[in-house]
Amino acid sequence: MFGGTETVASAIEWAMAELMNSPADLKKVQQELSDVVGLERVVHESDLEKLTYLKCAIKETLRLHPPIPLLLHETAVDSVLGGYRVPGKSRIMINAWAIGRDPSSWKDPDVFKPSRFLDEGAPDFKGSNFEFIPFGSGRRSCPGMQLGLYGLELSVAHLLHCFNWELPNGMKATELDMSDSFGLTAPRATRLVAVPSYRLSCPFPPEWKMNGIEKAEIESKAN
Ligand code: HEM
Repeated sequence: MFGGTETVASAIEWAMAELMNSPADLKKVQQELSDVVGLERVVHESDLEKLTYLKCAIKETLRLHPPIPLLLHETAVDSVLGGYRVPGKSRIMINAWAIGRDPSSWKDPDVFKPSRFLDEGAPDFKGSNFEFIPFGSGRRSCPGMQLGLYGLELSVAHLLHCFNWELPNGMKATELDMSDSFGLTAPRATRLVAVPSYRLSCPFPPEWKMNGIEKAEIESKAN
């Protein structure tokens, strides 16, 4: 469960933080949500395939912040890698974080730029583009990729479709701390705190009551 929940939670928080740190991209994602879904209903699963820019923003988040930054593997047979002999049964670590920011593969590697994934031939994370491996590659790659992506895309879509977000106490986007903390997973070093305001013209779905908070309570907090 750790692999399936912590990875998605970390990626949701990073996606929100990167978008709040890049207001022009945030605006594009929200405009796309307004155009594709409208403001009279919530996002449905079937909308996701039409949310191209949202998907680009998610990919860009996973490039900069792969939730599992180091992939731990073992070589099956003796191999030669970059001129070095690596004996079979060696433990190896693949640095997916550094690979996603390698300047020989990525232009402006440290810049959050979702539009790079609109380019024809842009790498995808299915495992055959070795410059972009947030889900690993090969036989031991992530079996939960589709479920993880679904949870990630739908959560971020709902958060940005239902609400506008502001940083607290007049904080500017440029003041956001964007450092990662490294471990088995790579969540943000400091928690993202943001203030929502309701954005839809339909009422908040009553079935979405969270932790006993009633619809009216959510709406009054949003106003
Ligand atoms: C955004 C979400 C996720 C990301 C980025 C992610 C990423 C990864 C990565 C990088 C690996 C290691 C691959 C390798 O060593 O080459 C992995 C393995 C794994 N993931 Fe995920 N994962 C995500 C969500 C999930 C979910 C939702 C589940 C299950 C419900 C899941 C189940 C697993 C399992 C069981 C493995 C071990 C596979 C093996 O060792 O053969 N993951 N994941």
